[in-house]
Amino acid sequence: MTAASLSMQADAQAGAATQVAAPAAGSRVGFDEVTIAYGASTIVDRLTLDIDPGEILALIGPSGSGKTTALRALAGFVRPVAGRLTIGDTDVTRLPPYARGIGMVVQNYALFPHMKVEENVAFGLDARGTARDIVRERVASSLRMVGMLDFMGRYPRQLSGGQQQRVAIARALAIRPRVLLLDEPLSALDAQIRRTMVEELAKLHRELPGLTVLYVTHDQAEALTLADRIAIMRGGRLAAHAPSNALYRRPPNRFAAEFLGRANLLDVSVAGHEQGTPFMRVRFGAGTLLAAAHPQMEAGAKALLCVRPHDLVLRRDEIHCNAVTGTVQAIQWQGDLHALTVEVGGNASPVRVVSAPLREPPAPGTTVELYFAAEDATLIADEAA
Ligand SMILES: Nc1ncnc2c1ncn2[C@@H]1O[C@H](COP(=O)(O)OP(=O)(O)OP(=O)(O)O)[C@@H](O)[C@H]1O
Repeated sequence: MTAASLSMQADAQAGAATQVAAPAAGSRVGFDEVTIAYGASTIVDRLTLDIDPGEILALIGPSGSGKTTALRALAGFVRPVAGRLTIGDTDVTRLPPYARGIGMVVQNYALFPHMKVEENVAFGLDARGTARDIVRERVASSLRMVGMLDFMGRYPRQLSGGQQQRVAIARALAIRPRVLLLDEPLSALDAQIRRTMVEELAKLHRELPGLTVLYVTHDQAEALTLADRIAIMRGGRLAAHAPSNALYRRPPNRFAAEFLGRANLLDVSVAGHEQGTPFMRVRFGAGTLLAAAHPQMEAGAKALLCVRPHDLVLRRDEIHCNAVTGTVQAIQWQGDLHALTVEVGGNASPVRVVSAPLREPPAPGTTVELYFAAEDATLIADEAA
């Protein structure tokens, strides 16, 4: 982090405590047709997105898709060229960072190296001239919340990465923000500490249920574990957004299906509704399959049938129902699972299967049937068609 952005963040922390123009009650966040440009390049293009009070919304998307830029606009470090940002009932688009009631944690800790842990956490409150006993109480309660109370007297250099990030979270919380912005807060940590921190963040949010959180991450597991809803950005636009489970189970488009989790996509055409069921019959190769019905699809439509690798069940006998036949290309044992790639006639790419460890794994070249339940298959409009 540069000195300039460190000091801007410090301003936000300090000023949020100063509450120059405190946002009205409520922690709903609104992006309303927000457009952000650097010079001639549009980086965020008419982003419209609400985050409910107390909700954790994860913003994911490929590198350069505009996630951090959107978050920085909400923090007040980037001014949109068009559109409106709101927190509660307040239009914050033109408010300075320190007046927005926001706490922020970024990837690389950004603690003040010359200050002890307690001074770092007290920073925003001190800048406001908060009474000493209140500062002491807030510093202690924030550090307790992240399990760092015993480290008050240390300097950041005397802490591990995970500990520093816990202190950064405590510092963001000490000012009692309405909204917490987390920009890849765990990405500098190793995998095991990350997993622990994800659990700790989930627990923290249970203790602070009114806090609205915007969480920018590259890590899908983090997003799926923590977020109530996930928004996917692509090229500065919103490609999809929905409750996490729904977005994973029923991706609305190919990009969402392939970006969030792994997806097998089969080229199919819709035969029609299966009477008296919530399913549709589709044609694939010479046979037919069943998938969850898509409300906007009609008979004859070209579509992609999306089924997740772990929803495919490997069979060696012919089962004649909702299965595709293929030839095992490769199989890998990964300890707690077997991963297979299976060549399925008529499909452009091989199908991936993830299975609990198999007692008798099929050798490459074996013919297998891949069964799936109709409710685990989602139809997606084929944009190329
Ligand atoms: N200060 C700046 N001046 C000019 N262009 C910028 C500036 N900051 C970001 N960009 C450009 O804006 C685009 C979006 O950047 P942003 O950091 O928002 O993406 P991101 O989705 O957060 O990516 P990543 O996942 O890699 O962090 C990128 O092409 C980036 O180069």
